[in-house]
Amino acid sequence: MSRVLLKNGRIYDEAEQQWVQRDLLIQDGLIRQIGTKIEQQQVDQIDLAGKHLVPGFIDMHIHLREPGFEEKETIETGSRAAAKGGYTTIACMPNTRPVTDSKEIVEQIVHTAKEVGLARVLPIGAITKRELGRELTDMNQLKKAGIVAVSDDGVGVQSSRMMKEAMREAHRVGLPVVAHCEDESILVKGASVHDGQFARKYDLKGIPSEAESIHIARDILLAEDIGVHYHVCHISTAQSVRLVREAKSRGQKVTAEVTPHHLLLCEDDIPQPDPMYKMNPPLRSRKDQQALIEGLLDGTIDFIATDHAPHTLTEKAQGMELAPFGIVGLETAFPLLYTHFVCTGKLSLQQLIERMTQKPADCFGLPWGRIAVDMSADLTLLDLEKEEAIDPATFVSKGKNTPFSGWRVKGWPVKTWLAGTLTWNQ
Ligand SMILES: NC(=O)N[C@@H](CC(=O)O)C(=O)O
Ligand SMILES: [Zn+2]
Ligand SMILES: [Zn+2]
Repeated sequence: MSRVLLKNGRIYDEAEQQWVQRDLLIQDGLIRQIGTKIEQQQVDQIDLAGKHLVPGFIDMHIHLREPGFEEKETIETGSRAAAKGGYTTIACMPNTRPVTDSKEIVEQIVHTAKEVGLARVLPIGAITKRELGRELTDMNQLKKAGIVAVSDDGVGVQSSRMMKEAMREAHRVGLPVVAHCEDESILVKGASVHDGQFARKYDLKGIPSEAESIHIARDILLAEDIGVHYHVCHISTAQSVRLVREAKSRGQKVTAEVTPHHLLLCEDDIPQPDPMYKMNPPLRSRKDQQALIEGLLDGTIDFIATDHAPHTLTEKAQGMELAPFGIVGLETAFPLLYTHFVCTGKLSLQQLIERMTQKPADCFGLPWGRIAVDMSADLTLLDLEKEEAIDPATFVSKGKNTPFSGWRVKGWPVKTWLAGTLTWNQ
């Protein structure tokens, strides 16, 4: 019987709606007792005085790149990056090679992730075979193998008929449809940034807002009668927020996530054409950024997901048009958001934590994301006073592609427990 006693941590008390000092006893991977003073003989004790103990973070949108792109990331390096960033649960997208469209690949991911043991890895299966948009995957079989949702992330499902069939099938087998929303018929080849001020200034080809919002509007209409849980990936425009808000107000089961970078940055913040600022969807206008923040505050946007998208520096050095889209996020999400949203008074600490823990858990029906007796001891310890500059050289992820290099931020995770076992200890 393994037992650990965590002493004097600051824990959020739901009933009192405030942070209180508590002891917490972990036994066999579960939270067994929470109290003002727990006395136990012969247990390992850790003193957490002055630090905040929160539920392990949950990221429903990341890329682990294994199998197929191990030079960018592996299940092991991605899981370690998650643990370092305070995450205990991560859902990985299926744009691997081969694509996660068969039960063999799902089983392989689940198996490797368990062996690594640094994070709970929830695979997301493809909507269509090879993400080509032509033929549905066997969602029922993929679900049995362990997927928690379907998505063709990396590309949008172009055919409305295919999307409708996918929604029917996903609903039948009980899986959410997690949509990367991008209408290719409105895109120009070689577009790398938002179709706005920055694109015009540097004469770059732009990605219009409607590329995203047209798909969201279409999908909300398609999902209406089917009743499937429809989830919008990395929402980035004011139009998109408006569409999701309207659907929610009618009671439709539509949810949405936003990334830290879309909350923190807009096109005006890009100093010059630099692939470290190239991601899909792109950084939009200041007005879009404001709409995302409002959407996160009023609940239109349910939670925060990093869309951790590691690429090699060689790939990123190819220039604006050729470099791949995507930036890493797992190791910097919390301190960035804490510094720029909590320290500035836009969100309370608990509001931010909820959007990284219980909200994603509730959206996807996951039994984690809360500190309570009998729950799995998935925990993160935060040092809100610890201030450091972001340095990609210190990342444990293989991906060093971030636009936040050099940003001084505070509120770093210092310890992470997955089912009572330390997965990060600083
Ligand atoms: N977000 C990105 O810019 N890139 C993602 C794909 C995706 O999330 O659409 C990737 O796989 O690199
Ligand atoms: Zn995507
Ligand atoms: Zn993604």
